[in-house]
This record gives sequence, C-alpha cells and structure tokens, in this order.
Amino acid sequence: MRGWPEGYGRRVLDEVDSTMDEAARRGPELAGPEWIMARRQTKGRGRRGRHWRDPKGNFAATLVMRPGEGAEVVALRSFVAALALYDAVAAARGRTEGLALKWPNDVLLNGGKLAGILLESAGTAAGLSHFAIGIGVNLAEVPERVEEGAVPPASLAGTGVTQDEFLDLLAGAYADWEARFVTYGFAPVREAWLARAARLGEVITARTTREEIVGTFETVDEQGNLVLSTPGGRRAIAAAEVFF
Ligand SMILES: O=C(O)CCCC[C@@H]1SC[C@@H]2NC(=O)N[C@@H]21
Repeated sequence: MRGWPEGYGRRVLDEVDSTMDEAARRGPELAGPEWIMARRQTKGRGRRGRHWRDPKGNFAATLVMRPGEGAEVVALRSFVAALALYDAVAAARGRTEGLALKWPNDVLLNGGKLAGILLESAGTAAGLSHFAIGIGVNLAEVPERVEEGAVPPASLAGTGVTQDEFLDLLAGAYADWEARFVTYGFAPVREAWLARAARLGEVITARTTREEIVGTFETVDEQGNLVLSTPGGRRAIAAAEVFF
C-alpha cells in the first residue's frame, strides 16, 4: 500500500458532532488540505439536510481545503472524490465487481448505497474561504433506516477493513485523482466517472426542488450536469436526487 500522501494533513478524533462542523471550525486556520476523520459522529448529516446515521465502526471523514479556484470548478471535485472513493472501496474489497457510481456522487455496491458524499463551502462564489468534502461509508454495517424510495443500503461488512485503513486508502486515491484533475482538468475525470456510471443509457428519474424529470441518462456534461434526453428535449440538470 502507498504511504500517506504528501501535503495532506491528518486529524483523527474519537468523537465529534460532525466532521463537516469540525472542517468549518478548522477552515480559517488551514495551512493546506486536511483529512478529518471521526470514529463517531453525534450529528452526522447527509445531503438535503438529512440526518446521516453512523453505526459503530462506519467511516466518517471530511477533506477540508482552501482552493484557489471559483466555486464552479471547485464543485467538480465531487466527481474527483467519487472516483477516489470507488478506488478505495475497490482496494478494500480487492475487486471492482458490483461497484458503480450514481450521479452525482454515491457509490453503489450490487445496486445498494454503500457510501455518500456531501459538499459544503464557505465564502463567495469568486473566492471560497474553505471547501469541505464529507464522506460516509457503511464500512461495518448498514444504517437501520433509510429514506423512502432511496436505494437500499449496502455495507463492506466482512472485509475487515478498519476506519484507519480505509482513511489511508481513500487519502491516497484522492491525492492521485486530485493530481489528475489539477494537471489535465475535468475531461479525464468525467471520462472515468462515466465509465463507472450506474444506469447510463437507461431511463431514470431526477427529482429537483421544483419538478420530476424522467428521461434517458445520456451523459454528464463538462460542467458536471446530469444530461437526460426526454420527450420534450435534452435537459441538463445541475442538482437533483436520482431514482432508478
Ligand atoms: O447524503 C449523503 O449521501 C451524503 C452523506 C455524507 C455523510 C458524511 S459522514 C462524514 C461527513 N460528516 C457529516 O456530517 N456528513 C459527511
């Protein structure tokens, strides 16, 4: 296994409210990107303000950084993180079989949700004071309850990978994808993401805050939008919840 990536800090906490809150507290004084992992969260949160349940032994960490780019470029790191998470999970299992990415950034195992990513930032669109990528993985067990209509949960129980080992795998994989993103831009990240996409070419449903759009999952465009071809034409969707 490769060592801890150069230039990234590492903080491991026994317990915290949420690693996203800890990232916000750390943000103003950061010298460089830092991984914050908690063995337990008391107030973990998911996308759309949902509670994120953290059964004992599951993985919860946030990568916090102070990027130089504007908010739109920074947001593409959601795909960078999803690819890193995919690679870390593949390394933990020793195989990629059954793994897929669900737009925008969930990792699925045999069709079940294994891991989720939450992005948060502070500052203005022109200059972010900090940017946080929160990652939760059902390392040891699945949460008891999931949202209605959501894909069922999956876990890595049985692989025996510890939280610390998973952090090492993830930090290494993230550093590799981040280097590609910084050097070559979004194109190779987009291509790799599409190669691992769940339900590409199939009919899916995207639920935004205003409407429900049903269409064929055509691609993800250069801005990271979900592109659906619908009877009414091609739709590029920036933010939505996807249902299969
Ligand atoms: O809704 C989702 O799918 C995203 C879940 C993100 C959960 C992780 S756990 C580590 C970090 N801390 C949090 O409070 N949330 C994220």
